[in-house]
Amino acid sequence: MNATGNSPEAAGPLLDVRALRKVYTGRNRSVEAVRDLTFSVGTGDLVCVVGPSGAGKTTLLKCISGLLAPTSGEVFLEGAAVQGPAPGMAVVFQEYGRSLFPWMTVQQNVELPLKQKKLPRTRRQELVRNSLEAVGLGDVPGAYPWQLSGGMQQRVALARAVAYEPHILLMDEPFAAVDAQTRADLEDLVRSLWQRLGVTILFVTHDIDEAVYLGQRVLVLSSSPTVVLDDVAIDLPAERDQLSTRSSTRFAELRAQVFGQIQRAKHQSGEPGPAAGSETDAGSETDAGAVPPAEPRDTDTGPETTEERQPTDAGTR
Ligand SMILES: Nc1ncnc2c1ncn2[C@@H]1O[C@H](COP(=O)(O)OP(=O)(O)OP(=O)(O)O)[C@@H](O)[C@H]1O
Repeated sequence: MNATGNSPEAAGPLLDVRALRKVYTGRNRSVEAVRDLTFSVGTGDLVCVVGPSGAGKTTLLKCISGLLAPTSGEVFLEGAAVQGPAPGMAVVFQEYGRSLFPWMTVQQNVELPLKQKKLPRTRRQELVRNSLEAVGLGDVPGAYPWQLSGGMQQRVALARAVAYEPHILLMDEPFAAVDAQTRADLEDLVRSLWQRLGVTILFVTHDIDEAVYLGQRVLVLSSSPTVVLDDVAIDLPAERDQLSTRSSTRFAELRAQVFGQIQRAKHQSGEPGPAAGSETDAGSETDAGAVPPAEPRDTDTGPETTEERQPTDAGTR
């Protein structure tokens, strides 16, 4: 059985996004957030997605994770169409403060999705222990989230995702709300978890340096309505560190390449002419590539819709 639980495992990419389009429709207007996205992610890959603010990165992740239905196009996980929150996916969001339950201890927070997965108690305890140790929090299982720093809380969110043993880990600007030093530590943690556990990761960020430092590939998105402008192979050595990797000539070249694409992206969207009533420029300012890392992002300025599917699976909460 595969990650979506409804068809035999197929050969091919782990994740396949085909001609994905998303138009938000409100009472008086519509916003074409994503025009046409096609790409795939192989098993064990670490792929970063970077694009200007408002490019539709969060929309893309919500469609991939099954929380939002695309207007057209499809997402396949292990060959099976995603039609709702899939058990093979876990998502780590930026807002760790809202994703952890304050009345539960660290251990209980990490264990909750495993209970919903109906794993036996001993297995749950083993997974919680191992994942907390993997993120360097083996000594605080009894603490409450509000007793921890922001960086530690995001580690708990990461531990919870890892303990769930997802086939793919989706990360939506997970470190945008922490300070620069903590962010650097968490980036290194992601790479070491990826190398040790072999989990497939799709990491969304608006920070070019972060994307180049972390990824094996960087997908560059245009402004909304969004298409893929470039798919850059990151040929940096597998062993990376914040000081020498970021000061290497190759890092600077790759960063410049992606930065150039992002600059183009500010002035270029999928096709001439937005959807009727869309606000294509509402979020077209980008801080992608800013050094030092970008400020915490604001939430979107688009009209509210209630299109999101209710998660049925704790792995995508
Ligand atoms: N629920 C919604 N209803 C209507 N429009 C929306 C909704 N959510 C997002 N949008 C619009 O869709 C476009 C893409 O938004 P999205 O949040 O996906 O971009 P983003 O790349 O993640 O932005 P940022 O980097 O600033 O977080 C924006 O124009 C936004 O205003």
